[in-house]
Amino acid sequence: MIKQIPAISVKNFSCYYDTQKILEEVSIDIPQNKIIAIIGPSGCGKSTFLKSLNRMTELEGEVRVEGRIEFFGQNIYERRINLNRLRRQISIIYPRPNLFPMSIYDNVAYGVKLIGWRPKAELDEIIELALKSADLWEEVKNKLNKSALELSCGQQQRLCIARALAVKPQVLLMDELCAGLDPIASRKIEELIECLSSELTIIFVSHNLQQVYRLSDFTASFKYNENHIGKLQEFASTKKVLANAFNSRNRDYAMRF
Ligand SMILES: Nc1ncnc2c1ncn2[C@@H]1O[C@H](COP(=O)(O)OP(=O)(O)OP(=O)(O)O)[C@@H](O)[C@H]1O
Repeated sequence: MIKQIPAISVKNFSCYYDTQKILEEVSIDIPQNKIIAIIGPSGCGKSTFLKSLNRMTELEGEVRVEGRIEFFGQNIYERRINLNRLRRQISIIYPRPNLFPMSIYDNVAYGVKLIGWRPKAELDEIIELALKSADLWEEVKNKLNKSALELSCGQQQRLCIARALAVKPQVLLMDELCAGLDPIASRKIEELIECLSSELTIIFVSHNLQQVYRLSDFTASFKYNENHIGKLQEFASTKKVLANAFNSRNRDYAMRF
């Protein structure tokens, strides 16, 4: 059997905001087309790790890194990397919908238009496909020109996913999956993620261990040390990581979620 190369390979990666070390020596190979959960106590660096995977951290502060993160073999921290392209290929969805105050159509079209001009019919097709893939088309097809901000919170979150999908990412990063959504809206997002994983690698941060169990193939469990620096504790199949988190030796750890 031919061994697939990982979608993302993290090698001895450390990250600092200013002089403060946030993450230390993280190494993980993230397989293609799988769903990966990131868990750990508050403040252990889960979001920082997620945002390091497409260099979003650099929009939030003075960042220094050590080690490498390779995306299909290329080090994303190389100087010549095209950051716009990287963030299209590895796209991030934030915990709260961050839509533009524009129409539903224009929100999805936004990133596509940045890449280059396309005939209207082609753009329409891309928008429809992205909205279908985000399981939103039926709900919005008759009001594409209405403001995106009129949608419910769950619909807005699926619109953010459609906007990301429109530029054909290979990896989707999701911070605090379903934060603030009711159980029905959350379930819809979970079903959507399951569907998308046949074509994409999906990495999400969650504090909800039942959701992690239901949804993910692998789990990266982070912890922090006595100096409050985040470290990878374990990366393995979700079943194995959650079993470890709940066994008596680690009950104290599991209680911290
Ligand atoms: N932009 C930033 N500038 C400086 N420090 C930051 C910045 N963002 C996060 N940190 C620090 O990095 C550490 C890890 O934060 P991060 O948000 O990654 O943790 P987390 O595990 O995702 O937490 P939570 O589960 O509470 O969301 C914290 O000590 C936080 O204060």
